This record gives sequence, structure tokens and C-alpha cells, in this order.
Amino acid sequence: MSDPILEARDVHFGYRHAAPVLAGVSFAVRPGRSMALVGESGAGKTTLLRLLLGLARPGSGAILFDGRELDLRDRARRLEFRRGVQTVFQDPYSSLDPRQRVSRIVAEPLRSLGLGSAVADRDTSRSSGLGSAIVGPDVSRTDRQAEIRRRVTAALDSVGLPADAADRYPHEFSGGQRQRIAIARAIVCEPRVLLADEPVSALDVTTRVRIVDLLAELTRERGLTVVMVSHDLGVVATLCEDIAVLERGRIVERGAIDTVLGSPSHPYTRRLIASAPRLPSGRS
Ligand SMILES: Nc1ncnc2c1ncn2[C@@H]1O[C@H](COP(=O)(O)OP(=O)(O)OP(=O)(O)O)[C@@H](O)[C@H]1O
Repeated sequence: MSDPILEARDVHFGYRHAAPVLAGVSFAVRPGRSMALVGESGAGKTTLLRLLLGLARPGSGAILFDGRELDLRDRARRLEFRRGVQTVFQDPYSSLDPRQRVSRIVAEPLRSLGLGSAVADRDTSRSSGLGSAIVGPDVSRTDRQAEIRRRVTAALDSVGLPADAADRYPHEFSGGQRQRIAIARAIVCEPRVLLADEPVSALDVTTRVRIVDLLAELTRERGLTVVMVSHDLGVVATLCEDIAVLERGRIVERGAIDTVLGSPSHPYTRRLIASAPRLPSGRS
């Protein structure tokens, strides 16, 4: 079995002057296997995602990326992590800067990672939909911009948006289209892991299905690993192979999603399933 790409080891965490939020959380996410984090409101799912992203540090225990403890103070490690792990958030209305054109928004990870060093050398060892041009440090600014443009167009195409979307602003798009833009931004630098916090819960039901289908297709085609927080057991059953059930900061059950949702062993999981709007019908 391959080594975990992301791991939580006995993680404890509490916000300042508040009760503990996470108590002894452990799990491992293996490459290409997607995991859902589920639990009632306040269980600690978003907090856990923040720790996995390095936005907060565990009080004790550790988060590991590629087998090493996450340490974003080191610039090289930070770049490596940002290149490997991208995010999609719940609200496509607030997660996109309204003053920037879509081209700029989607290109942001390429720019912040420094296209030409971090991104290009990896392209030599991968063949993907985003092409394989090598852009070294001595490549001209014009060539760099052309390369960024090319990657942005390819990412927009991957999420089903036309190339001319690049020249428009977020307010010109529907909620579902905005979430596609957010997903294009997340995949433009070809990450290995996507951390998604309720990525479809702000969308209407029809749009939700389309975005779930898109995420499923992208994970399949790119071998992406997804760690997803969701209230919707139908969504997680469609997208994820594994599940961890969080109750008041503790994982009470985890395992293969079909097993956990098919025959839950913990009363809390049974309650979650019973309170779901409809039972998941299995993976499609
Ligand atoms: N910045 C903060 N400061 C203090 N307490 C916080 C902060 N953020 C979250 N909490 C508390 O931590 C606990 C877990 O919150 P968290 O947002 O991680 O839960 P969640 O499972 O994601 O909930 P939801 O599904 O409603 O988003 C809650 O009791 C919440 O009130």
C-alpha cells in the first residue's frame, strides 16, 4: 500500500480561551483515495481542514504531508505544499475577488508559486491535460505570460468553461459557474490533493449534481486525492472512497464509505444517516 500523502497523528486543538475542539484525531489519506470528513455542525470539521492546510497548528500531535511534519515557516516546504495541496471553499460568491478578471483569479496559484521554477520542472515528469512546456528561469516575461494564459485556458476547459470566460469578471457568472472558476484555480497548478470545504452546499440541487460530477471526473482523470468536508452524505458517497465521522472533536468511526454508510457501527453515525435528507444510493 502506498504511503499516506496527508496524515493526522493524535491531533489535539483548541481555540484560545475556549474548550478543546479536536481531541486525539488520527487518520491517513493515501494518494488517489479520497476521504470525507462528516459530522454535525460544530463537530470540528472546518477546524481540522484548517490544520490540514497549515492555517493553524495542532496544540499537540502532528499533521504530516508526504510523511514529513507540516512546517510552512520554511519557504521551500511551503511552496512544495502549496503546489501539492489546493482548496475549494463553500461559497463561490465570496471566494473570488470581484475586482479581478477570471484569467487573473485562475492564474493566481501559478503566480504565487512562481511559474517557471516550481511548476515547470514538475511538468517534465508528468503528462497531463495542462501540457508540458518547460519554462525555465531565463524565459522571457512574454513567454511566461503566454504560458500562464495557456494553462489558464486549459484549466477553464477542464471545468467546462469557454476560453473567453478568462476576460470576464465573477459577477457575470452563475453560482455553479463561479464554483467551476474556483475549481479551475485549484487545479491550474496540477495539485495532488484538493481540500474542499462544503464545495457544493451553496448551490441549488441541479447545479450541485453537475459540480459533483465534475469533481468526480477530475479526480478520476487526474488521480487527485480529495479530502472533503460535507454535510451531504449523498455527495460524499459519490465522490469519496473513505469516510471519517467526527463527533465533538473525536473520530468515532472511519473506514471504507460503503461499509460505514452501509452498516454503521457507531450510534452517532447511525443518527447522521437517519437525519440525512435521503440515504445515499451508493457510488455512481
Ligand atoms: N475562530 C474560532 N474561535 C473560537 N472558536 C471557534 C472558532 N472557529 C470555530 N470555533 C468553534 O470550534 C468548534 C468547531 O467548529 P468548526 O467550524 O470546526 O465545526 P464544523 O464541524 O466545521 O461546523 P459546521 O459544519 O457548522 O461548519 C465550534 O464549537 C466552534 O464554535
